[in-house]
Amino acid sequence: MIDSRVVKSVRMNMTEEMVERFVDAASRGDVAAVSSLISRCASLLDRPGANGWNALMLAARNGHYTVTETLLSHGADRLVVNRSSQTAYDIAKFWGHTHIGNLLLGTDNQSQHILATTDPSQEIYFSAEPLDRLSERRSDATWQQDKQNRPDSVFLLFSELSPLVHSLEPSTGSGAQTSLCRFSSSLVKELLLKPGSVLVFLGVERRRPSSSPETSSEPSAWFAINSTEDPEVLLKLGGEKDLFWARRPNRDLLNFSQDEAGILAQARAVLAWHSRYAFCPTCGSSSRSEEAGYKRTCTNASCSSLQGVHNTSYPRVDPVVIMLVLHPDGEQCLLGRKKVFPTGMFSCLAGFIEPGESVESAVRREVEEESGVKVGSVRYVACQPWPVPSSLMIGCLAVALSTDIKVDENEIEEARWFPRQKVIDALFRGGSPVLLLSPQQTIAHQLVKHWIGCNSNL
Ligand SMILES: NC(=O)C1=CN([C@@H]2O[C@H](COP(=O)(O)OP(=O)(O)OC[C@H]3O[C@@H](n4cnc5c(N)ncnc54)[C@H](OP(=O)(O)O)[C@@H]3O)[C@@H](O)[C@H]2O)C=CC1
Ligand SMILES: [Mg+2]
Ligand SMILES: [Mg+2]
Ligand SMILES: [Mg+2]
Ligand SMILES: [Zn+2]
Repeated sequence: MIDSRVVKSVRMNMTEEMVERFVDAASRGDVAAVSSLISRCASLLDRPGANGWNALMLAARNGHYTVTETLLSHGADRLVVNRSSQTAYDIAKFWGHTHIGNLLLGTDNQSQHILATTDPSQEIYFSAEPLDRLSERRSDATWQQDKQNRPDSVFLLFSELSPLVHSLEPSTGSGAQTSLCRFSSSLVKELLLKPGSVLVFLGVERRRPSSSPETSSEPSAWFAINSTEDPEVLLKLGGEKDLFWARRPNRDLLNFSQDEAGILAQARAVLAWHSRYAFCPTCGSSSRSEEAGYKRTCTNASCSSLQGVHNTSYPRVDPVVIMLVLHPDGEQCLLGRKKVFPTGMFSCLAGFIEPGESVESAVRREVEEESGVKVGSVRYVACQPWPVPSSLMIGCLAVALSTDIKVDENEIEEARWFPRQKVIDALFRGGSPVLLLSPQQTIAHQLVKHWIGCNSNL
């Protein structure tokens, strides 16, 4: 009688041998052998050989275009990584096979954006600047008044810092689900006279390069108004039925086009500052809005804030560091979750910069406070204005010097090292119960994506 374990082991050796023949054929560029082996055993496609490299990686390494094409046409998985956490794309790029790299990116799928991103600042939500702020016009009262009266000026309406918006049809194609309601000066004229209304000048539309001199009149000015009037009454100003107040800051503010998100970030942060600084922080007297909403001046003539430089008079921005910490092996990253996060969600660690602290020191301090991990080098990647209430998120990659994790339970529920493959899966194949990343509008998401897009060291 033949021992069943022997049969199993013979079968295993045969399969392993076939895998080795298959990856070897891909490595040599032998399209005929690759095709014939796939037709005999389709499960060979993504199987790694003994050194952890699969056929796609080897074809990419050696610049075999037709083999790469054949493997992809059979559905080879381009997002698998080898033991050094490299995808076939990373390998093609490293060895200078650009044509194969482009083939691996494809033309119509998300992997193009995920794998190839090198400049995250291009797509940071809340950072578009479609308006020219024209700060030199803020103290020109005549110019401001003229713009406020013009029929083409645009007014955005906020009630307790929530913007009035309307839903967009999915067919607009921009990916945006909501849009800011735009009012003309005649509709808001009376509202502007109410004592609780705060007006901020946002800027003028930047001229589109295509606009010809004949058609381009003066660019339209944009303003934002925060009102304390009954929100139901204000809704009627819009006239349309499907208007609503975008009240949940962390959710409703993420559904705009890039341009509107940029305008919103400016408007909401300045209006939030007015609502919190009605009184002078130096002497407690009331303060009044000046410079088209960009300054608050104390009404007490003897207040020391009226002399010298005072940052209490200008809109506040709080710098926050946000960092993706990389394991010393370069193949894992540190992500943490707060108790309030949905199940499975992990994100980058973040923290407010303290006075007298550099970005690098704040990164090292916050990471150690929140996770117990010590950090060495820190590199700035991109930043994001975050208008809730008005932070500037300074995004960095940082390299860990130690790996043991001990979380500060007041701030973080759990922190973990995640391997590159898990992160690629979460980005590209959608969230799983194991790892769900924060939405793509957050810089946390963009930092993770940037790390995945960086070439690994071979
Ligand atoms: N866009 C993105 O991808 C992300 C954005 N963020 C934003 O970054 C900000 C900071 O992140 P977080 O991890 O909470 O920061 P921290 O780790 O610094 O912890 C926040 C705590 O620090 C205290 N604190 C210190 N300075 C300030 C300040 N200037 N303003 C408010 N609180 C301060 C507060 O404590 P106490 O409440 O006890 O007073 C607060 O609860 C948050 O506003 C968050 O919304 C965070 C992660 C991702
Ligand atoms: Mg902290
Ligand atoms: Mg924190
Ligand atoms: Mg802190
Ligand atoms: Zn004062």
